[in-house]
Amino acid sequence: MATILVIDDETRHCKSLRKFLAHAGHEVHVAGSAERGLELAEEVLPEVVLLDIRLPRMDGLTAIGRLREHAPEAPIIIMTAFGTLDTAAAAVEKGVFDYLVKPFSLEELKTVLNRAIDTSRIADLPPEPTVNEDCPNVVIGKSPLMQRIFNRVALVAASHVPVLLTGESGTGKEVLARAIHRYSPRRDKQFLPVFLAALSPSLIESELFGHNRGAYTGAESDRVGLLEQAGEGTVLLDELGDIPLSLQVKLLRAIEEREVTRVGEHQPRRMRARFIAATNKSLPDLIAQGRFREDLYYRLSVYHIEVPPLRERTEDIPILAEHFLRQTVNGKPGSVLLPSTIEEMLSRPWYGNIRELRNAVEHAAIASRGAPIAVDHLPQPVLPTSEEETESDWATKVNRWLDDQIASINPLVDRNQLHEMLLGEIEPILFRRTLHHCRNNHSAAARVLGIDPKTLRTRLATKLTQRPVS
Ligand SMILES: Nc1ncnc2c1ncn2[C@@H]1O[C@H](COP(=O)(O)OP(=O)(O)OP(=O)(O)O)[C@@H](O)[C@H]1O
Repeated sequence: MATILVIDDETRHCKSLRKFLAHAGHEVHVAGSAERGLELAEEVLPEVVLLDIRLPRMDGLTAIGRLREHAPEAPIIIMTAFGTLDTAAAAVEKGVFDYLVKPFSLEELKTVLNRAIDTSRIADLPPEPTVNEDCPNVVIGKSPLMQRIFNRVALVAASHVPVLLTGESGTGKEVLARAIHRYSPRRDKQFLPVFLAALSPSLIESELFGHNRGAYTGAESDRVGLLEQAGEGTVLLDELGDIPLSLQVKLLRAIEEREVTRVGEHQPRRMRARFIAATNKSLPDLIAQGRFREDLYYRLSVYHIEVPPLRERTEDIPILAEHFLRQTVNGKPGSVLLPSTIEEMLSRPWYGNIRELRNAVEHAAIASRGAPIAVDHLPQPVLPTSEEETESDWATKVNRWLDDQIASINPLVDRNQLHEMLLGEIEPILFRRTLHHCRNNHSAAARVLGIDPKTLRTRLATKLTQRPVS
C-alpha cells in the first residue's frame, strides 16, 4: 500500500483511477491541475505520482521540476494521450519513472505502479536536449503504435543496452536509431551508421574490426576498424541480416565482452561504443536457414523494437505528408494537400512505407508547380516486393537461363551474343515498369533510368525479346 497522487484534468479518468487504486489498497489523492497537485504533494508527501502531461495552465512537464521540490524521492509516472518523441524523451530525462500512453489498461498501470513502488527513481540524467521541430531529424507519429515506440525509445535511450530495430524497408529504423543516440548520454559523441550490405564480403572483417599492417596481402598499413572508430558513440549496424556467418561470433564477442581484435592481432582492444542493429529481414527465418546465429540474435533482441509498416498506422499519414511537404517546398503558399489527395494517401498500401510517402510528396510538389496537390500529381504506388524475390533468386533465375542457353545455342553463332541476349530479356521488363511509374513519359523514364531518351526510344523500337527470364 502506498500514498499515490494522481494529477489529471479528465474527471472520468481520475474517477476510475481513484476507484482502481483505492480498491488495490492505496491511499489516493486526486488533483485536477498541476497547481493543485503541487499543493497536495506538499501536504501528503506522495510515494508515487501519476501525472498527466497535458494540463490546463502549468503543463505536466513543467510540473515535474516543482514536484521534485516537494517529493524528491517519489517516482513520477507520466500519462498522456498523445505526445511527441521529444515529450517522451524529455520526461524520461527529467527522471520520470515510466511513461504510460493513454488509453492504457489497468493491468499495465498495475505493473508499472508496482515497479515504481519497489524502486527508487532514476537520477542524474543528462540535460534535456533541444530539438527544433523543423529539423530533419524530427520523428513524427501520433498513432498509438508510434506512441508506444516513442515510449520505448525514450526509456532505452538513457541506458547503454544494445537495441534491435526490425521492420520493413522505409519504416524509419534508421531515424529511430538516430533518435536513440540523440536522446542518449552519448549524444555529443558520434553516430556511426555501418551499411553492412554495402561492405565487400572479403573486407568486411577488416572494415569492422580493423587490421594490422601485413595482416593480409594488400594491408599496407594499420587500420582502425569502424567499431573502434566509433569511440564512445553509437554504432548502427544496418542490414544486420547481411553480416557473414563467419563474423557473427566476433561481433557477439564485441557486444558481450566489449572487445575487438584487429585482423592479424591477438591482443583484444577495448571498445566503448553502443550497438544498435537494424534489419528488414526476419532473423528467426535466417536462423532457421542456418544463416544467422541464435546466440547473437538473443543477445541483440534483449531490447527489440518492431517498427510497424505505415499501412498499420494510417493516422500518421496526413501529418507525415504535411511534414514532408513543408520540408520540400520551403513554405510555398499554394502547396497544400487537397482533401481528396489525403483520402487517396490513406487508401494506399505504401509498400515502400515512409520512404515511399516522402518520395511521393516530393514528386507531387514538383508536379503541381506550387498549385494545390491533387491525386493526379501523385506517382504510381510502389508494388509489393515478394519475400522470395531475393538476390539469390535472381541469381538462380539467371543461372537457369544461362544453363538453358548454353545447352541450346549454336556455339559458333550465338555464344558471343550472351550478354546482348540477357539484356534483351531484362531491358523490356525494366523499361516497361519504369515507363509505367513515369506515366509513359519517355523523357522522365529515361531520366529515372539514367540513359539518354534517344537510347530508350531506340532500345524500345529494337526487336528485343519480350520473354521474361524464367
Ligand atoms: N517517424 C518518422 N518521421 C519523419 N520521417 C520519417 C519517419 N520515419 C521515417 N522517416 C523518413 O522516411 C525515410 C526512410 O526512413 P529510414 O531510412 O529510417 O527507414 P529504414 O527503416 O531504416 O529503411 P531501410 O530498411 O530501407 O534502411 C527517411 O527519409 C526518413 O527521414
